[in-house]
Amino acid sequence: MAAMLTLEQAQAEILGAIRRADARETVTLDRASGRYLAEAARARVDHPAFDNSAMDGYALRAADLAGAGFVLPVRGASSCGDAPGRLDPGAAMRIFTGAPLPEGADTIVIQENAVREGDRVRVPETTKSLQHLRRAGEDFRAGETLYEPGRRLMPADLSVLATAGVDRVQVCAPARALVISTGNELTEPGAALAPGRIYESNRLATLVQLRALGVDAVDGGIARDDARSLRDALIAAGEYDFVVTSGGASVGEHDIVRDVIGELGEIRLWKVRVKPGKPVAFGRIGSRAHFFALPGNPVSSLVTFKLFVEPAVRVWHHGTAACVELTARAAAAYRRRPDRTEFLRARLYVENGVLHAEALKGQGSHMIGALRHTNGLIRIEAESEGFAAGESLRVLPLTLEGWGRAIV
Ligand SMILES: Nc1nc2c(c(=O)[nH]1)N[C@H]1C(S)=C(S)[C@@H](COP(=O)(O)OP(=O)(O)OC[C@H]3O[C@@H](n4cnc5c(N)ncnc54)[C@H](O)[C@@H]3O)O[C@H]1N2
Ligand code: MOO
Repeated sequence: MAAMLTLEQAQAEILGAIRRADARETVTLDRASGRYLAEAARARVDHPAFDNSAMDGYALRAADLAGAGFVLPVRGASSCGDAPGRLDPGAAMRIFTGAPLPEGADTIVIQENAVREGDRVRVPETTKSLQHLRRAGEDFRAGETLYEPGRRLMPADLSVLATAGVDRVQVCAPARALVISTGNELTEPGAALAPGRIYESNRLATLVQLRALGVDAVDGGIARDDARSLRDALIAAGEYDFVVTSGGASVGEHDIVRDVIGELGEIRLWKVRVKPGKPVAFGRIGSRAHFFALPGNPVSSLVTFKLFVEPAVRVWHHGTAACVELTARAAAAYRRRPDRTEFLRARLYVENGVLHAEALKGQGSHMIGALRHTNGLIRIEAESEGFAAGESLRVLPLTLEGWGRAIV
């Protein structure tokens, strides 16, 4: 049998095979959150659009002050939305935060530092030019590329785009995915549990993770451990962009997933030197659908989703694979025999400003309980015998929950 692929080899092979979304659609910004840009988004205007004041106070020309004894007549006002024109020579103009700077003015004195004396204003002798000014275009320029294709838009990005005068963007039409679980033992939560059966979790977890990535994911139900049942569940599979199954990926005679996919398409890769998740498989169904068989053990299914499916979904939407990795200090030692590249469920937390990682108890890939406390994964290299307390570790953050003390 061919040597098992390493994690890196498998990730490279999968990402190399992923097609890119071709269908696009134009959406207004209120519909663009979580969508992936299909083309670059450019600013339509400079930001700030014009020189303006950062504070409520007085606009003036600093060079006028010494000769006038730091007292100037107040002429006119500039409020937000005004077009104030020119500052009278030797005068100050009342001005408000965000209002246009009158031509000729080069500084602002905030009103707390100014003493109004009737129709004149006295300002500090320390007043200099260029105080409290927001300059046209200092944030970004009209025509500037704000976001590259593949960028997944988050709420703050929509604020940037709106400010830049952009009202709609071209985004990738979302990938469509079909999610199926296999196993004679699987029972929907809520139904009575017959002897030998278990409640099913992987399909739900896969569906919601895909949806969180912006995929239009469809529940394909539970297939039994026989080829006919799986073929039935996969009847329309070739029309999807992704098909993700769980279970039946290993070597037992109930593990029929690879045989059926071999008939409907192709298995390109099976088994990776990763723990949990060794029996993961990747291929295609028909000419369109990328296929992932995730292992049945719930933790293996979650970890292989993170390592293989999530990067593939991002790349499909023209994005980068972007599995973020951080460095953390080991809270305690962990010993093992060299084996596969391993991902331990871990609690990440910050103590004295340093990120720590604690490997949780119950690392068997059927032990889902430790996920309650898991907010990241510790990565151990294949040849490693584990780590000592205090050692520097590679960690994959999963969520920010539990990282530190809540401050509000
Ligand atoms: N002789 C060998 N046996 C196994 C090997 C091996 O190399 N040689 N690999 C082991 C590893 S590693 C894993 S991981 C599992 C995965 O196998 P399968 O993908 O074939 O998964 P199943 O056998 O169908 O199920 C495994 C386990 O997970 C439970 N399960 C399945 N689906 C679900 C679901 N949707 N929700 C919740 N739990 C599920 C199932 O009841 C089993 O307990 O194989 C090892 N065996
Ligand atoms: O690889 Mo399996 O996922 O160790 O349990």
